[in-house]
Amino acid sequence: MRLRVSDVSKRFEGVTAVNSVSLDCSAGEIVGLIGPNGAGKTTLLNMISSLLDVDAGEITIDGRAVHNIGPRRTAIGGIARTFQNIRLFANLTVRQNIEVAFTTARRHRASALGSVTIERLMEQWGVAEFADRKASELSYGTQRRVEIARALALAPDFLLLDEPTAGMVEGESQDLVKAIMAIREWKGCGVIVIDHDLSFITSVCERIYVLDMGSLVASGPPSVLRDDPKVAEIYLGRKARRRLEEGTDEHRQSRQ
Ligand SMILES: Nc1ncnc2c1ncn2[C@@H]1O[C@H](COP(=O)(O)OP(=O)(O)OP(=O)(O)O)[C@@H](O)[C@H]1O
Repeated sequence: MRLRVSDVSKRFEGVTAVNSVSLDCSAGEIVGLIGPNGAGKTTLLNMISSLLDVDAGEITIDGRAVHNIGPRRTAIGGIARTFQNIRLFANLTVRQNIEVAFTTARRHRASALGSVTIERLMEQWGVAEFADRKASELSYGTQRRVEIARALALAPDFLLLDEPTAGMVEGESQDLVKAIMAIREWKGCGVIVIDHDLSFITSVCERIYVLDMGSLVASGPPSVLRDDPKVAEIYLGRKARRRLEEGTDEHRQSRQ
C-alpha cells in the first residue's frame, strides 16, 4: 500500500504555504518531514488528513484519491493522525478516549481492526494503568501516548504524527522512538512524522523530506541532513547565525 502526495499546493491569502510538494510513504515505512518554522509541514499534514482542501495536486492511496473528502471520511479511509497541540477529550477517561476511535473502526474498518482490543492497545502504549483516569489528569508524555493509541484504534493504514516529542523530556522522547518503531508491526502501518528534534527524527525515520518556505528542498536517508548543502544551509547556517546573534560562550571564547 502506498500513500502518494503529488504536486500539492496550498495558498492562504497572499502566502504560498505549500508549493507543489510531492512525497510518498509505503506501508511499514517511517518517513520524516522536517523544516524550519513556517515551512509548511503542518499545512501538508492537514491536507493529507483532509482538514484542509488542496488547491492543486492530488493525494492518493494506491491510486484512490483521498484529498478534499473531509477528516471523517479520511479516517474511515485509513489515515489517522495526532496533533501538535494534543486534542484528547479532556473530561473522558483514557479508555473512553480510545473507545471513541475504536467504535468507529469496528463499524467501518472491522477487517483492518482484526483481533485488536482497547485493552491490548492500552497495554501496548503503556497507558493501561491510567485506563480510568481522565485525560486532563495525565502528564504531557502520557497524554501523547494516549493520543497515539487512540489514532491506532482507528486501525489506520497510515499514521500522521505532528511533533510527537513536543513538550517531552528527553527520556520520554527516547521511549517514543521505540514505540513508533513498533508501529510498523501494526499490520505494516506507514508513518509520516513531523518533528523539530533532529536526533529523534534521524533515529526513527528511514527517509526524510525537508521543506523550506513551502517547497521541498531535499529528500533522502537521514544522512541527507549532513550531506546535502541546501539542508546544511537551512539548519546549520541558521543555527550558526543564531549562535552568533546570541553570543554563546563558544563564540565569546573564540573572540577572546
Ligand atoms: N490558516 C492559516 N491562515 C493563514 N496562513 C496560514 C494558515 N496556516 C498556516 N499559514 C501560514 O502558512 C505557512 C506554513 O505554516 P505551517 O504551520 O504549515 O508551517 P510549519 O512548517 O508547520 O511550521 P511550525 O514548525 O512552526 O509548526 C506559514 O507562513 C503560516 O503562517
